[in-house]
Formats: sequence, structure tokens, C-alpha cells
Amino acid sequence: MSARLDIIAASAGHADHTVLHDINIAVQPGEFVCLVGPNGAGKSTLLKLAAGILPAREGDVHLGGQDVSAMSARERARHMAWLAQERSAAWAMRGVDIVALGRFAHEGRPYERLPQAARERVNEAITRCGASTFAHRPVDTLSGGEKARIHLARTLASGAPLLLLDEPLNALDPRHQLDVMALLQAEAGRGTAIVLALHDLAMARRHAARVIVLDQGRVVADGPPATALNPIILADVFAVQAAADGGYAPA
Ligand SMILES: Nc1ncnc2c1ncn2[C@@H]1O[C@H](COP(=O)(O)OP(=O)(O)OP(=O)(O)O)[C@@H](O)[C@H]1O
Repeated sequence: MSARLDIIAASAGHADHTVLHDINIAVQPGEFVCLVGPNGAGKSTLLKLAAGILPAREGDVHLGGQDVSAMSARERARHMAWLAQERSAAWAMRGVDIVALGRFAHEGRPYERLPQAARERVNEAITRCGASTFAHRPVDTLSGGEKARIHLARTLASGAPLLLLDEPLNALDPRHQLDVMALLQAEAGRGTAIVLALHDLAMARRHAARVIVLDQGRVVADGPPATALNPIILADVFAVQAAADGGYAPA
């Protein structure tokens, strides 16, 4: 199945609150897309809609031309990996066991019983995320940034052609943030479609080929960073302006 994601005239929400309105987004294999917007704009809701975790109230979500709502959970997990904003684990599994969950929809086995090739994929993902030194420790003993890298490794280990990542840079120090952005760019270069929610506009501007701006549940800009993050959007949506030092100041 191709990694092409199509969200067509979709709305979605929680309980009696419709958060997203008339969303139309197409993401091609190999695209690296940053999703930005103020708190509560609907970024996490949109990623959950794309992942098939939340149903569309109107419209459709297709992956490789197939209706996501008609796919089984296992089928979805083979074709897309979702990194939740919340990184808690229900119990103190080792990091490596969490990363191996990325393979569960394929092999249906824990790390120790994975076939050699799948175990190598898990180990490779751990290495690429710089998590080798702590991957065999229980996750409840890891720092926030270490936990973040374990969970990112889980999404990479899945080999899914679409990655939906909710604030993957949270809790990472500046160097690890840069490393993760470079890693994701390389992953996109291999043909993986990547959509990540991000608060750091400077990071989005520097690394993304395409930025989608969400405001109050609607897409208000979608294009190259310089276009999508233009001065009007910055002021109207984020209430900031570009500052001389390359950062942002209140508008
Ligand atoms: N489970 C839920 N039940 C009810 N309302 C929810 C739920 N999850 C989110 N919301 C509401 O939906 C809206 C969009 O939330 P969402 O988490 O998608 O925003 P976001 O852009 O990801 O925000 P942030 O940048 O703060 O993470 C908010 O008003 C939020 O309060």
C-alpha cells in the first residue's frame, strides 16, 4: 500500500465538540510536513483522525486509496505509526520491549521471540535514535528525553510508510532535537511520509519542506515554510512576529 494520505472534507472532534472543520490535506510518499498551530488548534486531533483513532464525522480519510475507517487496527498499524503526545507506559517495560511493539502488527511477538531480521530492525531503530545505552532499562527509570527517543524508535522500527508524530521533539535537548529532525528528513528521503506536530516555528521553518498551519480547527495556510509562516499568519494566528535574532517576539 502506498503511503499517500488523503483527508477529504473531514470534520472530527470529541464528545459534543467538533474540533476540526472541512479539512482537506493530501500527503505524498516522501513528504516531510510540519503541522503547527496554537494550543488547542486541533493538531493532535488531526493526527488522531489521520491515524484512524478518531472517526471522521464528515468526509473521509484514505491511506493509499483505502478508507482508513474500514481497516483493522492491525492493518493500520502496519501502514502507519503514531507517536502520541503522552509518553506514559502502563507498566515498567524495558525500552527495547516498547520499541519492539513497533513490530507487533507484523510479527505479533515480543522482542526475545522476534525473527532475526525484525530484531535487527528494532536494534537499528534504537541505534538511529541514540537510545542504545538505556534501551534495556525499565522505562520508568528513564529521563523524559530518553523516553521520547525510545518511543520515536518504536515508530521507526515499525517500518510503516506513514509516520504521524505528535510533538516528537518534546523533552529533547537542542542537539537531540536537531538529530531527530535530521533523522526524520533522512527517513522521508527513503520514501516515508511524515507529518509531525510541532510548536517550534523556527525549527519548522528551517527543516520542513511544507508547513500546514491550523487555527481553531481549520487549515489556514499550507505550503513552503516562508509562505505558510508569513508575517500575517504569524500575527493573526500566533500573535508573534519575526525578531531580528531569528526567533519570535510578541506581535
Ligand atoms: N479527549 C478529549 N475530550 C474533549 N475535548 C478534547 C479532547 N482532546 C482534546 N480536546 C479539545 O479539542 C481541542 C483541540 O485539542 P488538540 O489536543 O487537538 O489541540 P492541539 O493543537 O494539539 O493543542 P496543543 O498544542 O495544546 O497540544 C481543544 O479545545 C481540546 O480541549
